[in-house]
Amino acid sequence: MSEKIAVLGAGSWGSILANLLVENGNDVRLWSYNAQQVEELNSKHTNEKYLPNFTYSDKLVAYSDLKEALIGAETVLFVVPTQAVRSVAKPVNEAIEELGLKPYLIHGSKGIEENTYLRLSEVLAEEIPESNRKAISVISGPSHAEEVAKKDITLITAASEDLEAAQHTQQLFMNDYFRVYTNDDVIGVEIGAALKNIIALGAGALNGLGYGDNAKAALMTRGLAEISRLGTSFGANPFTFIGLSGVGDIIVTATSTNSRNWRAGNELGKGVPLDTVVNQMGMVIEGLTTVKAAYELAKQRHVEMPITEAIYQVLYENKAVKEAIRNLMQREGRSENND
Ligand SMILES: NC(=O)C1=CN([C@@H]2O[C@H](COP(=O)(O)OP(=O)(O)OC[C@H]3O[C@@H](n4cnc5c(N)ncnc54)[C@H](OP(=O)(O)O)[C@@H]3O)[C@@H](O)[C@H]2O)C=CC1
Ligand SMILES: O=C(CO)COP(=O)(O)O
Repeated sequence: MSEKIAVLGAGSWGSILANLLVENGNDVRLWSYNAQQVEELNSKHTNEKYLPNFTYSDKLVAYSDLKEALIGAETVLFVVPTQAVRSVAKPVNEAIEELGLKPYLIHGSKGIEENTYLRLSEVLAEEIPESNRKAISVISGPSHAEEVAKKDITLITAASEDLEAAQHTQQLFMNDYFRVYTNDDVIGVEIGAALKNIIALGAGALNGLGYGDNAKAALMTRGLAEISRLGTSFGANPFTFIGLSGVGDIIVTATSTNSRNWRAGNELGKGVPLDTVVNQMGMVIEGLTTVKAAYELAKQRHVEMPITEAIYQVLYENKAVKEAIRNLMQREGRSENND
């Protein structure tokens, strides 16, 4: 299978996925709004800030002009940070209309839009009408760019309400080290993908505070329980949360030093102020915004999410972390069967 693909967003994830798609035999145009980064990718085949010490295929061409990047695209893959998806989708819609295209849309971002609390497939559907596109699919799962760059074994999910679109995505990405499953539960996959970043922040913080493995396992397990409560309130399939986009992604993000969310939590746990952590990271820490949306959604939908609430209060309401942990531990005793 060989296609013309536009990849939008040249951070660590967008750039390595673009490289993988080139290696799979596709004709890939990678777009970034940063002209300097485009110049570096095209002249040196590197992307030092986002994926240090990696050399990209010389067949991968980067563009800073969005319309040029979209010429001939049969598939458009969005991999910009969550809060940028809508602002990128608007000009994409105009360009694909002008160019007379009707591409498949895929996104690989993990978050909930601030203020609207929409999932990203919903944001794309709002900005790009069905008349201008084929079905939308979502890729998600335990997959750090740094390990994909090393061709380490990686398994992800391609979710779409349209099986043919999910299978199309599966075929585009599959290779010897990258295996893709289809899934029809877009809601569950997107909610799992977005909310695991909150748990990764919490797991990093526990590490920074000096807590041990029991505490981290407890956070991941009970975190997954509340993610699935919120997800099923929207109609997600509960089994999705024990799949790649649920428990799989929680394991990788909440235990790995590759995770920006985990690293941010770890620094916060050691007492580094939030703005310093964000500035030093220089890359997107999705959990910091998703926790606001999840906190509001939990309130709106009357879903109990005590861990999300505690992390929100520590980050944005100056609650002392030790007090937040004490409150969680002193909650009334529950049955694990009533989740
Ligand atoms: N990294 C990973 O391993 C994985 C990441 N993801 C998800 O993929 C998404 C992207 O992450 P990742 O690539 O890691 O992020 P990075 O922070 O590495 O890169 C983000 C890229 O998007 C650019 N960008 C920022 N704002 C805008 C905007 N408004 N319009 C256009 N481009 C913009 C950034 O440019 P600049 O910095 O110059 O502003 C940068 O090039 C996230 O949702 C993340 O959760 C999913 C799976 C794995
Ligand atoms: O989603 C990811 C891995 O599956 C990447 O996580 P971070 O954004 O925390 O680095």
